[in-house]
Amino acid sequence: MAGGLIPLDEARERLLGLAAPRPALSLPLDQVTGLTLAEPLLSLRNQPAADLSAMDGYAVRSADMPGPWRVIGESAAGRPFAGTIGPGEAARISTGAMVPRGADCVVVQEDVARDGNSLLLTGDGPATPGAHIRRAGHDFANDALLADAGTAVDARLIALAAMAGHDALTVHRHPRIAILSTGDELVPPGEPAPSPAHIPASNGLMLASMLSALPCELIMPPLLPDDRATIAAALEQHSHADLIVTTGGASVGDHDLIQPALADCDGTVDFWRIAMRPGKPVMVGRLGEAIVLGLPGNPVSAYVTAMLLLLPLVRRMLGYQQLVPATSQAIAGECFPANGPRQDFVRARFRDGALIRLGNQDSGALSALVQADALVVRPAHAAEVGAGDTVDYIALRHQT
Ligand SMILES: Nc1nc2c(c(=O)[nH]1)N[C@H]1C(S)=C(S)[C@@H](COP(=O)(O)OP(=O)(O)OC[C@H]3O[C@@H](n4cnc5c(N)ncnc54)[C@H](O)[C@@H]3O)O[C@H]1N2
Ligand code: MOO
Repeated sequence: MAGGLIPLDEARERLLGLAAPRPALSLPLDQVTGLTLAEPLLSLRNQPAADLSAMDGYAVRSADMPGPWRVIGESAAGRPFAGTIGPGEAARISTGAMVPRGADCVVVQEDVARDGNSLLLTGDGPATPGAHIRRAGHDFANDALLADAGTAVDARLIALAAMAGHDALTVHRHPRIAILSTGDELVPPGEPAPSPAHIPASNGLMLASMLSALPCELIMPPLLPDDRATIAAALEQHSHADLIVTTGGASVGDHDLIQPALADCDGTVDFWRIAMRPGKPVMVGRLGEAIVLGLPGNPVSAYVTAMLLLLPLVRRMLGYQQLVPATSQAIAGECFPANGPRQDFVRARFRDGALIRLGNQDSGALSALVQADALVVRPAHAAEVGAGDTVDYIALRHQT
């Protein structure tokens, strides 16, 4: 520990240890994107259920090659031909239509000439049985394991589930997350500030935007004043959520009221203060069914701690495997000085492919945060890194 501060890795382990994937429930296919399967996905049918044509053309017997043929009917997608193809006979067939009894291959229409019901081979045509036919069950068989429990549901899996006969999936449900923004100085964005002591409340919208990439149910009550009883009542009101995220009031000032308010409603503090910069005053506690994650009010601190703690926690509640943002390596474009006892997340940008610090590292400076391409990760007590050496970083935007 650094002066009572917990290293970030340890803090994150403790935080993630409080959470588990949310309970399973069955949801319709149009509501499951981004959730994870709570049980294996098995098919309820063969796909395809019969031999189907892969091309538009004519269903024939390969033994009759190279024709000619007499066209005796049509098999369209969804409207099969009822008869049987005998020697010298063909049926018009479309892509996705059932191959009629008797036929064992399809000649594409570009390879034949049709005159009335007479059909002549003009191209190469298929010589082999099975040509241009998708066999029954060639994609998957009935009762086949299509995806393991824990798989994240994306558009491909939704399509597969639908094709396999499902209209719903059993998934870990959406986490319910309440975001409470506290501070007497806050006014809703866009509203006139009553005095220069007031500022627009940006953290709530920022956190909601960060969470929008994940399927969760957000509850965003109105801004809360620095009033202990009001904050306690709001905490209590949301104690049935999976997670209560607060911003502001996490530090040590007289008006930093998250911890006292949490105590007032019989919540507990698991740990407080992490050896990181920005983001030191993070608090983690419990209240009823909810985990309480107290983030700092400073906007950059709130952003960095949300990226490194809030998003991994929500991913865990969703049942994801990959929780923590990926770290990459890049060349330092300038010297990064030796670091102190707090792991440092330095706002940096790429210049000529190498990372340089942004001038303004203040944890309230949103303009520098927006200019940043990356957070350079400087471990606690790291030695100086010279220009040309390698640094670890977390990407904040895709390079365009
Ligand atoms: N004596 C000490 N003072 C401070 C310490 C400390 O250890 N000892 N820690 C500093 C650090 S580090 C941080 S980070 C801040 C965090 O403070 P709080 O979480 O208590 O946040 P507030 O004091 O309420 O606000 C800080 C700052 O952020 C602005 N803010 C608050 N909420 C929002 C919001 N929703 N949207 C935009 N901006 C917001 C607020 O106006 C303040 O300017 O404490 C240091 N102090
Ligand atoms: O956590 Mo604070 O972000 O160092 O200003």
